[in-house]
Amino acid sequence: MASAGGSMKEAAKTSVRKVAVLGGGAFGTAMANHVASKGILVSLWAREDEVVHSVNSKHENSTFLAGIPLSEKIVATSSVAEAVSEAELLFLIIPTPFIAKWLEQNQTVLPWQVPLVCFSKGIEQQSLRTPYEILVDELPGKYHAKLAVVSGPSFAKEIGVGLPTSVTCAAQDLEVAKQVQLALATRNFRVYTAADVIGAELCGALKNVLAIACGASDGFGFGANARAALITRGLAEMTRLVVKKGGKASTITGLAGVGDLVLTCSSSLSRNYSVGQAMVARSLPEHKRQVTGTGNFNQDLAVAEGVKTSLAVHLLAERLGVEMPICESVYEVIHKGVDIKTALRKLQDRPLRAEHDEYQGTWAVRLLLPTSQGALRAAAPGAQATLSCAVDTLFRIEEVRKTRADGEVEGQLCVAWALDFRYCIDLLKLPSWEVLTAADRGWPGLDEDEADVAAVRASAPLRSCFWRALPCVEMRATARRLLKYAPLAAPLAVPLARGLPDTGPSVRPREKSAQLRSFPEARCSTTHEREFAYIHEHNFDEKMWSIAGKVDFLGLMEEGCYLFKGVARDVILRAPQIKSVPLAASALLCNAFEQAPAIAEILRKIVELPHLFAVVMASDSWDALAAELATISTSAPTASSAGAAASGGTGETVEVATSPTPTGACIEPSHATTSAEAHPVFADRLRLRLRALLLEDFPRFATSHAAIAAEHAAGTHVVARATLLPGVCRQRLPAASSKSSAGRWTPARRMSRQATGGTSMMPRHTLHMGAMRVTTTPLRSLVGRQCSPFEKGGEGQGGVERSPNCSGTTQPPVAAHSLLNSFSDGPAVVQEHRPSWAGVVPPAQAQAAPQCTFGRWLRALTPGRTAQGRCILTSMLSRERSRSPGRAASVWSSGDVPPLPGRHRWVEGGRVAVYGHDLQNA
Ligand SMILES: NC(=O)C1=CN([C@@H]2O[C@H](COP(=O)(O)OP(=O)(O)OC[C@H]3O[C@@H](n4cnc5c(N)ncnc54)[C@H](O)[C@@H]3O)[C@@H](O)[C@H]2O)C=CC1
Ligand SMILES: O=C(CO)COP(=O)(O)O
Repeated sequence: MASAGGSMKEAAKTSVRKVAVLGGGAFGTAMANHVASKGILVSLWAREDEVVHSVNSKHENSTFLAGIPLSEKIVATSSVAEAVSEAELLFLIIPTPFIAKWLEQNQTVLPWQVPLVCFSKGIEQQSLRTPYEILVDELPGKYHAKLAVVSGPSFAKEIGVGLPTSVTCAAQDLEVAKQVQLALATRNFRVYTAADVIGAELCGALKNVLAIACGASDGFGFGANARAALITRGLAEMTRLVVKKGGKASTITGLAGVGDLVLTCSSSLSRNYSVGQAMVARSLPEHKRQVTGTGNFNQDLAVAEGVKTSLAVHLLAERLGVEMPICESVYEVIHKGVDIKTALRKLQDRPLRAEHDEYQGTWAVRLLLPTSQGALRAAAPGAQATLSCAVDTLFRIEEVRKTRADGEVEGQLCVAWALDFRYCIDLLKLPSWEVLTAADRGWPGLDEDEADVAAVRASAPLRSCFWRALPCVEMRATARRLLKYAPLAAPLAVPLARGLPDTGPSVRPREKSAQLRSFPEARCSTTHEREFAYIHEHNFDEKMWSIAGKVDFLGLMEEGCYLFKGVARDVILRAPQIKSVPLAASALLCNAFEQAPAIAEILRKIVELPHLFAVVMASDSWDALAAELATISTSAPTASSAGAAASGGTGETVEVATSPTPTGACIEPSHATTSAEAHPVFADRLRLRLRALLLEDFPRFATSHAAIAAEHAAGTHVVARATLLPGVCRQRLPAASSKSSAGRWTPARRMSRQATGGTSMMPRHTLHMGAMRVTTTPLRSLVGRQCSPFEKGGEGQGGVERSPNCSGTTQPPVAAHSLLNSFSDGPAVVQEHRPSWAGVVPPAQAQAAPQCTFGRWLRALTPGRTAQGRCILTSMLSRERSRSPGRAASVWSSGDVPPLPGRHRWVEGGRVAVYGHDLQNA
């Protein structure tokens, strides 16, 4: 038995008697041998009969791990059912591209009560899923609690002969990770536990791509300096993607990150590194021949996961707007047939930059400009396009200047990306701003007379578009989507998306306005606090809104904190011209992050602006927002008068007044429109998915919004399909009580009503708001129906109709409130917590949060089909609380980690995890 024997002390800690290793390749065999070295019985499933035969007869896997003697405790089999029978741990070790198919074929025999640990390192080409994501997507919810991954520097050959190795086991449930740790650990095989599953997996996948680059560099004899640089800058790429996908930066410095990267990038034991070397050895024509057509690399090398993963990383980076030049080079060489030396040289020739992404805007600008410039040009040949961007917390004006000087930006159109108006103003302050503003017919009125403005408006479909909300790294992806799905809210992109050349009146230079000239230089800041301190210091609002008032379109995609901090809010509340905002180009997406009063205030204003549509995705403050809205709807005359006007001022008015206004409604982005899996209370998930919506469901959202816009364009009547989020649904009150706040629903009352069936919830309802008619549908009426309320319906526009695949049954809601009560009395403050938004909720706020948001989770997890999820959540939370009483626990759905392809399905059992993060450290 060649594998290192662990100390008896370690081995005694595990009670595991049998492990099933599913995959008889090199690594599966090595791990089988290692586990067997602990005296554990191993059943090794291998696909190839010759492997089964070789292992059982010769105790050697002469196909994949030749020359290494195997333990007699390993029994190979070609039957998965046999392998997993009585196994207490399942190790899945097959290359990533085959996992989904394998699961499809073998799921029925896989036990769900035991941990399933995946050792594969890659990203699926089509779906861009990591192995864990594949498992979550492909396996029913009952399996999810016991999933884990193992990653880290671990060459099969070295493990096979018992050389010292350390790896990380990451699992959402620490207990599972610990179980795996004990089963694997020996003196020569250290296993650490971790919670960052996605981070560990992405590191494992990315290092393979980077290893190809290093192999190539070494193949060329570029030397140790170059390899060290590739590793280090590769690490930076890894970090960006991992963080972007919701992983932790700390994972990068761990075994799964730097550990495996260094190993794989510097040893010819690595298949991926060897692929890089081999590519150099081949002549260019030969290499090109191999990648021609399908883009498939030599099949012999297919198990070098980096080959296929490089394509997935290319797509993922593009989708997420993450800069990954080294991985991109590998992709170009392998899948595009680019000359390898040229690709490596190109890396060297990239513009100089700061080493760290301290100033995100710097590289985001640089990144965005050439890429999107190309996209713009491709979309609209003949149109000169200027894409200017002001990104995230920093706007590095010099970058734009530099790029412009480089001749990369020229022409007539300007898309201003802005965190807020400060940045737009900065754009205008460019020395050559005439080019920008002349092109920017969407900002009429800055220096023009009204006739000019009217002419521009009449002739051009373009409008200014202030987009904000996405961190800079997402900008590129957003740019693509805006171009593609322009009808939603990127009017500037519309003609481009349609492939039309620039239209509208000819441009003419304009003077800078004195107002703009006098605006102080922007300062660099790295935190929101500083940024907003700056804004306030300069009384920015005053200057800003006077400009904002001139715009036609105000498209604000906010991430809550910004909204709260006032910029967008003030624009909406104070800019009188916004009243004329055309619906087609109006959308307010805001995530009311604990800012119920601010959001409610905005909504109150929007009530007066019938054309401004709001998509509100409140999160933690939803109940509070509902209460605020109740105040508004009972006191604001606008909603009721609009209703009165439409209904003749009779009883109907009452309903209008007591219901949320259209602005309180949520335009369903229909991400579940066609899915029979749509959960009745999907809106809860929706709220948690702002980012997902923006990044992934944009097409569908754009579609529904575009439909609204089209109807608007066709006539004056606008029909919106809207629904009320549960938190906003309120009782249908009699006229008298609706006028007073006494009739307002408290969260507790609402909860108990839901628990008893909620029959008194507001019915489907049509509101007339000026030219807009909004049909609202309370979600409660949909509970138990496994369809989206936006399934295509025959009940008139905006109506709700069962889809053929709806059961149509209405289950009584379970008593969610009793579960809620069991958690709302303790010291723990339960917060929905998005890993990617860590820090948005200051600890103080989190600790002081008056209401427990867990109730919504329970609602999201009920009824019926998600009972499993509720149990998981319940037990996890209990454990967390007993483990660290008094600390805040954060609760989040792994489905919220952006972006998990295919996760729109409400997976049975819910992908719910409770982490013991102290929000102080979040
Ligand atoms: N070899 C190593 O040192 C390490 C490998 N890994 C990862 O483990 C995974 C498996 O790699 P190895 O064991 O090295 O593979 P391998 O290259 O030694 O063998 C290929 C494996 O793929 C299987 N396979 C081929 N076509 C298949 C199909 N259509 N369906 C199902 N299985 C199929 C073969 O049966 C064989 O088990 C990969 O994701 C790899 O990145 C992780 C750490 C170390
Ligand atoms: O993942 C590995 C080591 O940790 C194996 O790398 P290769 O697949 O490149 O051989």
